[in-house]
Amino acid sequence: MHKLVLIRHGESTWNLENRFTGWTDVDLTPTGIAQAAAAGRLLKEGGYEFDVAYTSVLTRAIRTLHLALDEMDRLWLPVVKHWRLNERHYGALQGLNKAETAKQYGDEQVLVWRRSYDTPPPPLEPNDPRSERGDPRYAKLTPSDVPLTECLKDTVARVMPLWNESMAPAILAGKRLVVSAHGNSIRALVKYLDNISDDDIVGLNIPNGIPLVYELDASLKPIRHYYLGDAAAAAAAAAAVASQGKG
Ligand SMILES: O=C(O)[C@@H](CO)OP(=O)(O)O
Repeated sequence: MHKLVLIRHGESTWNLENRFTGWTDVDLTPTGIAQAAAAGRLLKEGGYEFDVAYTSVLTRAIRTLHLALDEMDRLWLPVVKHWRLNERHYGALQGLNKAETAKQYGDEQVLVWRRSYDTPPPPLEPNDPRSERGDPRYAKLTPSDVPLTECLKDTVARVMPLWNESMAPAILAGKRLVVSAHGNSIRALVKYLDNISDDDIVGLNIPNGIPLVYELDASLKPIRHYYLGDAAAAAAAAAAVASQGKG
């Protein structure tokens, strides 16, 4: 049996301000820092050991990983940082307040933009100052790999090559992985692992900073999954994420 641990980053400044974030590179709040350290403590108390860590190229996920590994005295672990684990790109919504957007366009429309499988938010213009196409961390990508918007289906499509070519082979080779990523890149992985339907994925929300453990069989099919720590608190935190898009 293999164990895979997924952690959504701790609360970010734009989570606190309830803004659509996507590929915008915001940092953790003091609460987010505490959540990340608490995640590390839960993993340490649970006796979890890892051989390699994966994260995105966004500061909030990288810092969450470092804070958690620091609690575990495992800052020395090898880390793979990859853009394919970045948050889903939120297009022209990046920077807007979620509740204000829901007041303007309606809760239903915002739910579609936030959670539908295949309807992307309106795209950024390529020359929009918010576009990440000029960001040096993406300089080696072809410009079309730097999205102007994404639906979850697009995020699944860009996460899966990393899973298939790097993460899954590492797990099959016996490596224990911890992944520090984002609400929607984790939803993409979970959708694939649990084979969740396009309709049911709308209801899945990932709380900040709580380790989500997947037990996988020899062919990487999930046996079961659970949040570490207080299950009721994890469920309440996921429900709070769901209601962030209400006007
Ligand atoms: O803004 C975002 O990028 C994500 C994660 O914070 O939000 P949502 O839960 O609305 O997909």
